[in-house]
Parts: sequence; structure tokens; C-alpha cells
Amino acid sequence: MADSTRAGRARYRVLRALLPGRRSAAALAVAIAAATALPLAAPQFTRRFVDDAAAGAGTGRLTLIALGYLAVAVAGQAARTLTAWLAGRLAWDGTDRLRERLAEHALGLDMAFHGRHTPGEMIERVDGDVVAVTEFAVAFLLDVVAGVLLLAGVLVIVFTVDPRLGGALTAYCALAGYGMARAQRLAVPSAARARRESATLFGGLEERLTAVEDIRANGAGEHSVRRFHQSAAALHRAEFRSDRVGSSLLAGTGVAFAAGTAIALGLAAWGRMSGIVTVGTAVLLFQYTLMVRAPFERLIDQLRRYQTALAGISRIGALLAEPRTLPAPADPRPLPATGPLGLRLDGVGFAYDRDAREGEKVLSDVTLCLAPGERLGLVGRTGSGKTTLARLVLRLYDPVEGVVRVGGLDLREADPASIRRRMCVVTQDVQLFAASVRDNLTLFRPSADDDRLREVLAGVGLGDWLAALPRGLDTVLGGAVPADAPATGVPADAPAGVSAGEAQLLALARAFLADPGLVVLDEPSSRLDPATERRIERSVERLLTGRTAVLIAHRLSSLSRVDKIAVVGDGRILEYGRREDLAADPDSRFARMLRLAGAAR
Ligand SMILES: Nc1ncnc2c1ncn2[C@@H]1O[C@H](COP(=O)(O)OP(=O)(O)OP(=O)(O)O)[C@@H](O)[C@H]1O
Repeated sequence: MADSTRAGRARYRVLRALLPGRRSAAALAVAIAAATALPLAAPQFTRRFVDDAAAGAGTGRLTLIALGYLAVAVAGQAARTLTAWLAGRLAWDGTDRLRERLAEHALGLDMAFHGRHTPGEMIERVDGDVVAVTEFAVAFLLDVVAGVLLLAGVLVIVFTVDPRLGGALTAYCALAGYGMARAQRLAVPSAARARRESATLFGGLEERLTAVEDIRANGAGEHSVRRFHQSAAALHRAEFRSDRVGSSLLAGTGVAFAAGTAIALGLAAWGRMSGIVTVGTAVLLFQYTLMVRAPFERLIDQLRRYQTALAGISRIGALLAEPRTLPAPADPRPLPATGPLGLRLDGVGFAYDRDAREGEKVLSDVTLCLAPGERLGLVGRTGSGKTTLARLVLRLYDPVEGVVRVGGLDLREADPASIRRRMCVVTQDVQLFAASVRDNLTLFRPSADDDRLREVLAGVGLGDWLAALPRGLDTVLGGAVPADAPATGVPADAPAGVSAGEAQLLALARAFLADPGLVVLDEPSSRLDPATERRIERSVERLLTGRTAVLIAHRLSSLSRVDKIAVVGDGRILEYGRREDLAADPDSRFARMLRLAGAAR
């Protein structure tokens, strides 16, 4: 499909998500029509008032005309308020719909996509772009549609009063519009520069706040603050320049419209003196000339925002059009519902970049087999491909060649929900949320049985920890804190800190709750205190019992609990076999590793 067609379709999908229902759209159209027509009617009352007063009409009649004017003015203001309210409500509905669709779509995209895009970028897309687009949509309805209608209405009315005056006003509007559009373009570079400086400042701020611990620990606080000052100063200068250009343009526009008003006054006086129009009509023409200024200014302002909104629509459309690289199976089959799951990899090859050439693969020709309940230990240097192998087992990626089978099923044909239900991963980098202990354990699943949660926590040795928490399972967890941090004097609703060891045990508790048939466990490589380490080891042993397991081992001692060992190097399986066989073979790499470890001790 041609890129332009795809982009057009994506834009159409975004705009369709923003479209309101028929009834809301009809209500808004009526409100916009009223908000335009009523102000257009007001000068007719002024004309009648002036002409009747000049003709010596009585106070009663003049009062009636004045009241009519007042009623039209009040109704016009009410229609404008209603329009703004309706447009605002529709914008919120549209924003929510679009944001929900985008968030759902983005969360459904696979790891390959999320590896290429930072969280900050995703937030900007799902929030920043959507808000920019919907704000523009509201402004478009209020300023562009209503402005164009008002302008057209004024020109039509003045034409009907006198075609010559109508022609003059049209020519003036065309000239003023062209001049303002040109002037706006002058403002674009300085405004764009201010936006760039703003992005640099906030991007840097986000990065430094994320890395605050490393910055402090390495004594880089002063440099970071200096860089922050530099960015803030650059933003200040850019904003100042942009404001100066903006104010000059505003002043220029003011002069142009003042000249227009003077011309209109002159034309009205000329019309009156030539006897073409009455005094009332001269006042009416003057009022209509004044009315064109506001819609003009708003139209020009929207022209500038249109570019930003268009870019936002294209980016949102591109995200919505992003395909999943893990295709859903046509006929999904569930993994066996109970018991440990067998695992088999046949000639598996993988590259993160699917266009990579033969030599650039991260994994090549990997063949492994685990019977249900067997445990495999993966060892190898850093960057050798152990984590990648584990990701393929969990179907976070699909292999580019070969097959991964779990429970006898090619993972590409297995029901994705049953994969997430029956398989589970415990990583060393435990993610805890600023949420209650309960939500951290169940990952926000509402159907949690508190007794089961307590039992599981006690099982991993966190029973006393839970009992000491001020609000038990409802205690909100904060960020990780050092294990030796004092826990006294903490208010009852303050977020509880979690040490690295406790976080590991919480992750193991999550795995126990899921009760999987296959566990992938990335052993913590950081050193914990011996007591915590023993608690973790005991829990790991319990977790692995009766389950198939792939263990990424960072310590040789951990391998004593596995049945088979695979030594990974440069994306290949360098050695694979039963642990006792490899240990008994003096020429094996594993035996060499054991000897080296023994010598080191
Ligand atoms: N998301 C990714 N995108 C692109 N390349 C990646 C990605 N993750 C890992 N790699 C690359 O794949 C190779 C294997 O990495 P992998 O993380 O699987 O190794 P590892 O054996 O688990 O290392 P470690 O023991 O340090 O965790 C490395 O060259 C790494 O740079």
C-alpha cells in the first residue's frame, strides 16, 4: 500500500474516533448557528433605532427596539456559552475515546515495539498529541467554523445593503487576511525554537529525576543543576524573543484594523452624504466592519495551530497503524490447564532486528528439550543471549527460525491468554508499583482472596514483614529503600519502603499466586545479606518443586538444583546435557567452571 494512502487512512481513523454521536453533533450545529446569527441580527436593531429616532419616533417605540437589541445580545451570549460548553464536552468525550484506543493499542503491542520507543515518547503520544488534537478540534469549531460563518454573514448583509460597499469590505478583508497570514509566518521560527528549548528542558529534567539516585551517589548534583540552569536560560531567551515577535505582530494587526475602521467610517460618511444610505445604515455598516476583526484574528491564530494538530494527527495515526509483530493465532489452542509443562526448542534462531543478516543473529540453532517438571540452568557470559532465550520461551518475541514448543504446542498457535496464565517470569529487576501490597501481589486483579495472599506471603518468609506494616495488605508501597533504613516513626498512611531482598520475595510471592506450569527465573545477581539470601533460596526451591523451570544462573552454586545445563556463548548452545554427566566429564566446560570456582575458593 502506498505510504500516502496508509497515512490518509490513519488520519481518517483518528478523526473518526473524535467524531461525536449524531444528536450531540446536531445540538452543537444548532448552537453554532444561533451563536453566529444572533450577533449578525443586532446591528439591524441599531439601524432601526437611529433611523426611527431621526424620524422623531416616540419613546415607547424606541424603548421596544432597545429591548429587542438587548434580548438579541443576551441570547447571542447565551448561545456562545452553550456552544463553548457543548464543544468542550464533545472534546473531552473525543479525547477519552482516542486516549483509550491508543493506550489499549499501545499496551497490546509487543516488546519489539516497546524496545524501540521510550516511555516518555509513549506518554507524549497518548497524552500530549491527543490533547493537542482535541484542543484544536474545539478551537476549530468555535473559531474557524463560527468565524467563517460570521464573516460570510457580514459580507452577505453588507452586499445586500449596497454592493459597492460590500465589494469594498470584501477587498479589505482579503487584503487584511493575506497580510496577517504572511505576518504569522514570520512568528513561526521563533515559536518553534521556544518549543524546542522547552522540550530540551523538560526532557532533561525527566531524565535527571529518573536517575536522581545515581546522580547523588556519584556527586553529579552540581553539574546537573548547572545544566538545568543553562536549559532554563535558553528557554527564557527563546520565549522572550517569541513574545517580542508576537507583540510586534499584534501591534501591526491593531494598526491595520484601526486603518480599516477609519476607512469604514469614511465610506459610511460618504454613503450618507451621497444619499445612498440613511444615518442608521451608515452606523450599521460601521458596526459590521468592527465585527470582522475578532473572527479574523482567531482564524489566523488557528492557522498556526493547524500545523501542530496535523503533525499530532499523523503521529497518532502512525501509532494506531503500528502492527503487532506477534500475530494472533488463527485457531488458538490452550496450553494444558494443569501440571508442569514440557519445553522444546528446535533449531531456534532470533534477531531483534528482523532484517538482520546471518552473522548478526542474537541466537542461532538453539535446540533444547525439558520434560515436564525438569529444570534447566542457563549459564554464559554477559550478553551471550540467556535473557533473549528466556524471552522466546515466554513468547515475548517469536523466533525468526525454528520452533518453541510448550506443553507440546507451537507457541505461535497457543492461546496468548493461556500462555500468560500458565507461564510466569521472575526477573532480577523487580517492578513494584506505588500501590497497596495487595495490588502489587495480584497486579491489580480485583478477585484477590486476602487469606491466600497472607498465606503466600508467610510461605516466602514475609509473614513478619506483613504483620509489621501499618495497614497490612492495604499498606501502600513506596520506592525501594536500603534494607537497613530505620522503620520507626513512620505515619500509618506513609508509603512503606521495600528493601531489595523483600522486593525479590514479593516477586516470588507473585509467582506462587499465579501457580504456573513453567517458571522462568532470572536469579538476582546482586549480593544480599546471608539471611535474606537463604530465605530467597528456600522460596525458590519451593517455587520450582513440581514445575518446569528455566533458571538463568549467575552463581554456580544455584546450578546444584537443576537437572540440565546449557552453556550459552555468542548466541549458540556451546554445551548442553544432564548436570551430573557434564560434571563427571573432565573435558566439559561445566566441569572446568566448577574447577575454576573451586580453585578461586
Ligand atoms: N531489546 C533488545 N533490543 C536489541 N538488542 C538487544 C535487546 N536485548 C538484548 N539485546 C542484545 O542481544 C544480545 C544478548 O543479550 P541478552 O540480554 O540476551 O544477554 P544475557 O546473556 O542475558 O546477558 P546478561 O547476563 O548480561 O543479562 C546482546 O548483544 C544485547 O545487546
